[in-house]
Amino acid sequence: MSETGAFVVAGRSLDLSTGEAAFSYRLGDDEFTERLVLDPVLLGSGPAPAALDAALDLVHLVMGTSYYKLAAPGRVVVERPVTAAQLAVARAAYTDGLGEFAAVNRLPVPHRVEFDAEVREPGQPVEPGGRGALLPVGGGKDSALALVVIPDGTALAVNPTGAQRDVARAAGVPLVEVRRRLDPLLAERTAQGGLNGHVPVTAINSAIATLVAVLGGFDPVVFANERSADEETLTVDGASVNHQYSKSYAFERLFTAAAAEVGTGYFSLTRQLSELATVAAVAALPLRGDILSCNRSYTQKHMGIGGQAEQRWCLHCDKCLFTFLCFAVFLPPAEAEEMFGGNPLADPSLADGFRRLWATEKPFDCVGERAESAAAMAHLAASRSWGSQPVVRLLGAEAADAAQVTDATVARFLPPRGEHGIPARYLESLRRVLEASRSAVP
Ligand SMILES: CC(=O)N[C@H]1[C@@H](OP(=O)(O)OP(=O)(O)OC[C@H]2O[C@@H](n3ccc(=O)[nH]c3=O)[C@H](O)[C@@H]2O)O[C@H](CO)[C@@H](O)[C@@H]1O[C@H](C)C(=O)N[C@@H](C)C(=O)N[C@@H](CCC(=O)O)C(=O)O
Ligand SMILES: Nc1ncnc2c1ncn2[C@@H]1O[C@H](COP(=O)(O)OP(=O)(O)OP(=O)(O)O)[C@@H](O)[C@H]1O
Repeated sequence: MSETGAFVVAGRSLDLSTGEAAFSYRLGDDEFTERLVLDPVLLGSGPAPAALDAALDLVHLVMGTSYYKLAAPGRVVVERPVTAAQLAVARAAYTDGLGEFAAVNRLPVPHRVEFDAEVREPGQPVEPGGRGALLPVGGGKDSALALVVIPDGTALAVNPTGAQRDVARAAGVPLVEVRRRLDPLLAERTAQGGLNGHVPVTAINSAIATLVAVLGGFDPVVFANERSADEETLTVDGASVNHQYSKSYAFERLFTAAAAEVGTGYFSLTRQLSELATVAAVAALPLRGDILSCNRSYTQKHMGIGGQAEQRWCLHCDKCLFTFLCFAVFLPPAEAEEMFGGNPLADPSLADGFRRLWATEKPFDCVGERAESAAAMAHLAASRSWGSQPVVRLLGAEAADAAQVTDATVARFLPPRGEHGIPARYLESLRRVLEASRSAVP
């Protein structure tokens, strides 16, 4: 394997006495090492070495996207042998997972990457752990719903903030924490002109979750990635670019195969739900006051060292506007305003931001399907409680006219539909929670 001009996935280590894992990469003359600091509660058990190796390999492969993107050389050399399932995950993470990055940097889309890697057979099947479900939480509405549906699970926060701790505490679910330490050289090289852009962070969180599952004996790993994560953000020369690719069902299927080799199940509990269906359920829960979906409040700049900054809805970013719009469908203005600490539908200067939610080029953020955003706005325009709000008056008619909206109610977005990998018993628990919240549906 020639390393010239390639990104190299090099060495890695895990110290089970300190809980520190290190993952190294080479790009040109630079060497980068990203570190994980694992919760002490995960240390002390003796996981099957083959499963631990496979989980570390998965983390190592997908975490490399952050460093690869500095130059995006189109070739990746992997020093350790990998299984075909791991290689498929890595290919997806570096190609479609870096689709937004490629589009933003005006690189050819789709981004093509050649892998030099020795493919090995998977190890012997590994017995799943017996400590129940591991529920990665982002602090927002989707994973909050998962905590309610699976209350005997254990939550996982990667780079925990107050929002994730609050939501786990409010749900009464124990929380395991993992810290990621990006190599400081990454920021230095970015500042010096290295390429920058979005990385498939759900792929990274998924790999970290399988490592935690192996160490802690958890099974399955349950994400909360919604159906709208399958909708492309925009199309470039006929190719789809999806900000949320690593939350998509296509990626989930690839990752499920790799997680099985590690001895853990992996699926998304909310795969069949629209954002409106999730919000319909969460709006009816006391937990709604503890969630925070605003991505701006999760940046390292915002949180600072120690991650102690106060987090709140910024009420200006795409995700805040989208989330407020969905909750407005199920809450009267006073309750929505109390939950969010403000009302962006009262501010006409935000009309363009709302309109972008159903535009051909959606924002690069975690927002729902175009059709559900347009339907939600049209629904508000027809409602007595929200119809007179300035933004609703400006946009109601055009939302109803938007090509995708044939029915101005939100009802058609509420039933679960589409492919999924949810085992029957979890599907049944989800159905019960959704039914219990039905009274909140307008
Ligand atoms: C919090 C956030 O949304 N950050 C995005 C933002 O980055 P920003 O520079 O404003 O702040 P930081 O996140 O603190 O990043 C600082 C620099 O570090 C680089 N970096 C960060 C994390 C990482 O894993 N690798 C990295 O190389 C980053 O590029 C900065 O230079 O803009 C970035 C560029 O578009 C985004 O990539 C940042 O997104 C984070 C990786 C992130 O965690 N975002 C999630 C909140 C997010 O987007 N979730 C999606 C899931 C989509 C997916 O799975 O791909 C969602 O909500 O749907
Ligand atoms: N920092 C994190 N640590 C662990 N898991 C995470 C983290 N961020 C996101 N996740 C997982 O990835 C999924 C997708 O992230 P996303 O931000 O869309 O969801 P969320 O925070 O649950 O809801 P919202 O869309 O309202 O922000 C989450 O549902 C959760 O399972």
